Amino acid sequence: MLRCEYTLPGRTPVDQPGRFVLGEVIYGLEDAAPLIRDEIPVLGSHMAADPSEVRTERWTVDQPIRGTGTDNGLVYSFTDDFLFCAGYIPEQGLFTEATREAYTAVFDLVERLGYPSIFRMWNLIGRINADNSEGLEVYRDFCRGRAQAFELYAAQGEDMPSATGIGSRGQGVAFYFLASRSAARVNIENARQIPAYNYPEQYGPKPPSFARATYLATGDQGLGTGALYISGTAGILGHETVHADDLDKQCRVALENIEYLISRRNLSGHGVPRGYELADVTQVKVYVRHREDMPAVRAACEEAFPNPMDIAYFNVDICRSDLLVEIEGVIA
Ligand SMILES: C=C(O[C@@H]1C=C(C(=O)O)C=C[C@H]1O)C(=O)O
Repeated sequence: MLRCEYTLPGRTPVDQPGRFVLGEVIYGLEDAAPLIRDEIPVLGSHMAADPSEVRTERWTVDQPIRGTGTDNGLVYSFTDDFLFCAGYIPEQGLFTEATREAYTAVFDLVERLGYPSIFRMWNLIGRINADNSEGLEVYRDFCRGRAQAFELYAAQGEDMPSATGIGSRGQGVAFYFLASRSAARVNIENARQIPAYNYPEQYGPKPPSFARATYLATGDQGLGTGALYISGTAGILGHETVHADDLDKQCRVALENIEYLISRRNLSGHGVPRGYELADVTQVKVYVRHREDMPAVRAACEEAFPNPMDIAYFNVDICRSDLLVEIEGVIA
């Protein structure tokens, strides 16, 4: 079973009996190229505005690590069932080609190592709302390269990972993902929102390549037990941003989107015989565009998620310049 925790700065890894560290991502004060440290793949991205926001996202497993390596700029580690992998696309004037190449290296690696099911991916993007050297927004430039790689190497919609594409305070694109060898997996969409991979062209030359959530079976009871990975979710209905100038309302729509996404009604429509409430989400990350909005977002999230094991807040930009807040989570 795969688990994640957000550890506080300075907290040394607690040795949990029978658990092994698969990978770590430092949401920190600087970018740090992916590397293997003490046999653990580690990636650092400048996501924290000050030391109090620094968190380490640590993925642990209850199976021994079978191997660790570097390949084509990627660092990775794997068990019999799971692969963690991280990479970095350096800052450039145009991201399309570099992104396509990085994602091509990803598809190539998972194929070779035998973990073809990439079920959750994060992209931490510097200057996300700024223009590239041709006047195209960096996020849209990134999405174009990513979509080209998905068109070439992966099946469409139903095989896309749940994902996050969020601003960082650094440069370039730090990315990491989780893949599985063979676990049964279901991609979940949300009737309140059109699939992101079908967004119309007004949001960029190629739509974002991700599913709203992925459900991964754990154990041997088919889809009866599993973990749910919820993509970064914002105040979008259909394909449109709603309440562009109203933080409270946007935050509420984002929470309602997640609430519906994880509900029995939605999951059973996708063949998953489960239903969840916001109170079931155990790991939450919240991204807030304006620093002065953080107290209000904190209050709303603490009420919505009364007992998460971990909740972390970051003051960063979001993929559309009219989005003020975004929320993601894990139910495991
Ligand atoms: C908020 C949205 O998209 C964001 C961008 C993503 C990406 O490009 O991978 C994934 C989820 C969100 O972080 C959305 O389109 O609803």
